[in-house]
Amino acid sequence: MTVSTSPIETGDAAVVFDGVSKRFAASGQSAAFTALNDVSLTVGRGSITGVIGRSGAGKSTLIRLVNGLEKPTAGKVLVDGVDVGALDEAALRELRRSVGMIFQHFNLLSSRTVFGNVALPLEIAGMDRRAIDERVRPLLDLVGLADKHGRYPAELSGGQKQRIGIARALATEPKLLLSDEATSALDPETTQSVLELLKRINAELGLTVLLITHEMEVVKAVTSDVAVIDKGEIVERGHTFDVFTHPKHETTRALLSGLPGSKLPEAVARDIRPAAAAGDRVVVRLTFFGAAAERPLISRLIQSIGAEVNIIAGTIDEIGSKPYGSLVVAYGADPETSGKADRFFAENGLTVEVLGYVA
Ligand SMILES: Nc1ncnc2c1ncn2[C@@H]1O[C@H](COP(=O)(O)OP(=O)(O)OP(=O)(O)O)[C@@H](O)[C@H]1O
Repeated sequence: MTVSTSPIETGDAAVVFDGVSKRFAASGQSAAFTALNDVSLTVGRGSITGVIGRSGAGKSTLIRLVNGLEKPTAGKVLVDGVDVGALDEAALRELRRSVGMIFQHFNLLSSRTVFGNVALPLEIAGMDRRAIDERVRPLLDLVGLADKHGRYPAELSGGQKQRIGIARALATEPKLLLSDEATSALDPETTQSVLELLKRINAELGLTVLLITHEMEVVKAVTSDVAVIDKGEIVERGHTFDVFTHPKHETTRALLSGLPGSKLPEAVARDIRPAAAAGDRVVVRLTFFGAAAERPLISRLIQSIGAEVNIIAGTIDEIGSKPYGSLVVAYGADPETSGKADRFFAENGLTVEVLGYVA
């Protein structure tokens, strides 16, 4: 590879964003715009790392820096220690063979068969027919489309098209796979099956996956690590389980509140208020995991506070394959009852968030 500097040792990191900013210059009617501002982030080797943010937050710009489709205006992006911004065109072409990418709208060639689409990057790389055949067939097996090898994209479902996209991205045996909203055009069921495939590929091939999405469901289902991006800045990052169970930034909380099971029933959401009046009940969300999830919490809470507890909403779920539960309950907001409840929560290691008060 033609590089202007020697690779830098980045240890367990497959990708490092080091103080990266990206400013688009003014052109025509549009003013200059800072899409990314001083982003520092590492993507662990072998991890599935998610970057989540709202539309316009800078996700696509961030991922395009990794395969050199954009160049940073400040800072560096290192892939396996190589400074992508310093590569010339020939070196970039080589880098892109070791970095696969999948897209929201699949980007398949309609004039080529399933086999032809997956074979394309190998043909471009100058591989001979027999070697291409030997590489492509097991990939079609891996993504469950061996029987469709002679079909054209128009004859396939969205989920099948994305499976071809994945097989094509894997054809050059990359170490890193970039996923740009790869499930955003798919229905929820198909999304889950494509995400399962990504998880299997990550586990079986040891491939690092960096995915960008605006859906917390996607982050929850597959990632081990997550970063939250807002207006071009990383506002929170960590292991997915920790970020989901102890969100710190308001953007993270807002994104999490869209998850099914996180919403309050409408009647409660309508009547809830931020301050308590005499005789009110306090509404709290309890989050529990590990040993706490196995205990009969509510009956013990009722015993401890010696008062009624209403269950308002509840969900048991998995984040990155770890079970956790979330329960919204209400009980007397008077100091004595609340004090006993707070002691009970502390003794049992429960995370508590006060949502408000109801009559
Ligand atoms: N080539 C460009 N020139 C000028 N501005 C750009 C360019 N590309 C992106 N931007 C701006 O940078 C901001 C971030 O865009 P980006 O596409 O990275 O966001 P995103 O989080 O991926 O959003 P979406 O999910 O809607 O694609 C947007 O305000 C966009 O208008």
